[in-house]
Amino acid sequence: MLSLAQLGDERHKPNWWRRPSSLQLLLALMIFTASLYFAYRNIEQTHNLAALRMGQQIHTLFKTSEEVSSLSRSLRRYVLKDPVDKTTLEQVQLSFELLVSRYQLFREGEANRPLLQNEHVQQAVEALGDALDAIEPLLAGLKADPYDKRYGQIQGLLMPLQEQFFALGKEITLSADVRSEQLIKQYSDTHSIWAIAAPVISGLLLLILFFLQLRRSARLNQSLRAKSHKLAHLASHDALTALPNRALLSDRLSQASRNAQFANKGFAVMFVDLDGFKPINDSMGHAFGDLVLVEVAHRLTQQMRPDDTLARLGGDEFIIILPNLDQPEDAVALAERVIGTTSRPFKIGSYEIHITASLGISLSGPGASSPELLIQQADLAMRQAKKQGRNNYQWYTQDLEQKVDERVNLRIQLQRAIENEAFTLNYQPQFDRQNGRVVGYEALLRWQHAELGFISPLQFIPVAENTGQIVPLSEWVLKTACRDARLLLDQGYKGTLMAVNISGTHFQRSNFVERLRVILEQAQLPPEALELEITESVLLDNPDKAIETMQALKRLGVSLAIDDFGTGFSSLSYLKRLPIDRVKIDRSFVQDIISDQNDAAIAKGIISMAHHLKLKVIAEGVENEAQFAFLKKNHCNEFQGYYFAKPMPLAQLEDFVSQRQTPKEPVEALGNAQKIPEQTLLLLDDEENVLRALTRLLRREGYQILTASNAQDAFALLAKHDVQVILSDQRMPEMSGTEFLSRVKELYPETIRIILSGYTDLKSVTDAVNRGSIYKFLTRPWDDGQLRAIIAQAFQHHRLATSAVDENGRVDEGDGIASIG
Ligand SMILES: Nc1nc2c(ncn2[C@@H]2O[C@@H]3COP(=O)(O)O[C@H]4[C@@H](O)[C@H](n5cnc6c(=O)[nH]c(N)nc65)O[C@@H]4COP(=O)(O)O[C@H]3[C@H]2O)c(=O)[nH]1
Repeated sequence: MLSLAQLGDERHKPNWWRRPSSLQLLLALMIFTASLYFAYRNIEQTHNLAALRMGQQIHTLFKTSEEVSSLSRSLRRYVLKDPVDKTTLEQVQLSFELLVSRYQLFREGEANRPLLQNEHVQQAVEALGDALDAIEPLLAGLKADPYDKRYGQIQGLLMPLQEQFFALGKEITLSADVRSEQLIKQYSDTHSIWAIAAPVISGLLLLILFFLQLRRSARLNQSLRAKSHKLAHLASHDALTALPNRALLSDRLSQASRNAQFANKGFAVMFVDLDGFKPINDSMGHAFGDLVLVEVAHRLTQQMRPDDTLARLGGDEFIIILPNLDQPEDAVALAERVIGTTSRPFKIGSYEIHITASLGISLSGPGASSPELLIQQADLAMRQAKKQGRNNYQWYTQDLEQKVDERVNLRIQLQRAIENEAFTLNYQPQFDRQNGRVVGYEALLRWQHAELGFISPLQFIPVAENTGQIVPLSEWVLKTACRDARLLLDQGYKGTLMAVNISGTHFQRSNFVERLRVILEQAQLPPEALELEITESVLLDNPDKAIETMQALKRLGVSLAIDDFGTGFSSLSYLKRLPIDRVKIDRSFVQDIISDQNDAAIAKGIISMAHHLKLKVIAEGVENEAQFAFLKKNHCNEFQGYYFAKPMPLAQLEDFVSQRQTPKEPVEALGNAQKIPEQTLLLLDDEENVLRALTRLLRREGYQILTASNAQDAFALLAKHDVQVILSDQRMPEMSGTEFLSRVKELYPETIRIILSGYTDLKSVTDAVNRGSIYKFLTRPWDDGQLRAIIAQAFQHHRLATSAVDENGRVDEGDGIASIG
């Protein structure tokens, strides 16, 4: 792909040799015309020179003939003693000398050399030489007497010479004429060819040049247009997904706002943020993350209506504008489609990944709505959607705005409180399963604001984490908790751990371990007395670095616990690499542990996995005996919760620990001290008189009989007691008997479950039987004897089944036969 910079370079690169300008074209034309002109002049001058040379030669020949004739005339005048034209012998001698000079010119002169190439001329010149040699002595003795025979001899020599040279002159003149005619003809032919060819060729050349020029400018224009189009696209679109970017989005928003005002219709802005994208990007690499984003963009585009705009803000954030909205429900429909399409698995290469989306929606008001404000509001709503558990959408409300204001205010108050050290610490004891002793205390921050009253850490810790205020705050907690732990040690409470919550931001500080070492030293607290509770979130950004820090902490000697276990991404592969000592089951799983089979399964899974990794498990938020009993039954090692003790100030903790060092209630009494009869029967019916009647009927059978008038109580009894047989009414207000027994089957699969119903809902009965949830189905009114027998049979069945589990390692689920009493 072409970058903006590259495009700029391309545009400004001087590429003149490939793209001639008009000036170059003109220059080429001038050079071409000039060369044509010079060629023409050259031919003409050569022709002139040749003509000149030819003229000179003809002149020499005629001149020689003339000089021979002149000698002959002066000889005649001398011998005839011409009275008009008196001629002396000296004058004759002079004419003779002239002729001699001419002869020498023939012989030695450069100009005559071409003439001598003519054979006839050569012969004539030789004859001249011979004649001159013969004449010279004759001339010396010549008398002015026409009868001097020397006169006759000289004239006899001269006459043929004169004719010979004259004839030669004529011959050369003739041949020169022919030659010059030929030359003129040749020249004029060439000239006329050139006269036509030159303009034609130059015209053609010009045309070609012009055509090339045109083609190049057309190409240049085309490529410039394409590049400027590309530039405009790049400036307004996201390079990765090709969706409109922030700049174009702002344009479209303004347009939507104008249209809305004009058409008197509303429009919505939707802020889409992917859930769980960051870990994918971090663990699989950015190139992989980019592929996911491209696929998300593609899927979202498919959900858009023709007028909608989908833009990418950056990262995993997208904005959707829904113009001309008839009703807010239209936005809801799209939001649901976006959530639906995003939650489908993404197949990228050989990987299948799962992500979801959280959406915030804001609606334009009746008047003009500022586009930026709408985005901010949608963003706020999106954050709310994240808080609500992700994978959902939220509308922007005034309420949310108020919450934001409150957060800003909280941040200011928090800063003042940090500066004034306006916090205190409460400590919540933790108990051991075996002996009920206090094994540790969790330090919990308390902020009693002078005007705002008590502010929960659940409110201010997230704000402090966002603003970075958590670091000084967390250091204060560490210092105070270490100081108080030292005090407790000094008072003789040994073998207990001070557990301090450490936020991810603080933990990830590069000097965290060093600072902790200093704090421990200052407090003179042995590192073994301190435990740091960290959450799985510290592993998210850089797991290797986090593990390195944990190892450094272990080398320092402090203990490590994973807090809120099960709520994060709980990567088992990491868990086994972590140098930790304890796993804390989150309160959210404990809350419904006795009745929610999923929570129960998670808690049991955590305990079993931790034990395999030789880690201790502590359950937090234990609020009642049933939860405690359930967890205890499932081998949880330690407990913390209101059921045992609430968080308390240090002074109160000292009293509490001193009393609890010899534990009695609740741990001991609930645990080992309780004698559980072998056969326990649980009766569940919302009618008290039925419960009483059944109790009366069965009390002599030797069973421990537990009764509950609602499902919740029944679950609590099941958690606390070892129940083998359950007899439940079918028709109850909050939950049907078959539903209740189905849940019991998941929680306590080894129990034998019987329904006693006043009516027959065949479908629910057959379903329950088929799922293996019930052992027998009895109808009312019952037959006393038969009921007793069936209960006895159920206990016997349980015994057989549990012994089968012991031997074969699995549970016998009952025969599934429904018997109507
Ligand atoms: N409903 C119920 N609640 C119980 C029960 N037993 C204990 N709790 C509460 O559960 C929270 C346990 O702490 P957490 O899970 O670490 O959760 C803590 C922890 O994440 C954070 N936090 C508290 N103090 C600090 C601190 O010093 N530093 C950091 N970073 N976080 C802290 O604030 C959260 C809430 O603290 P708290 O309000 O003190 O709430 C405490 C405690 O008072 C119970 O049986 N039922």
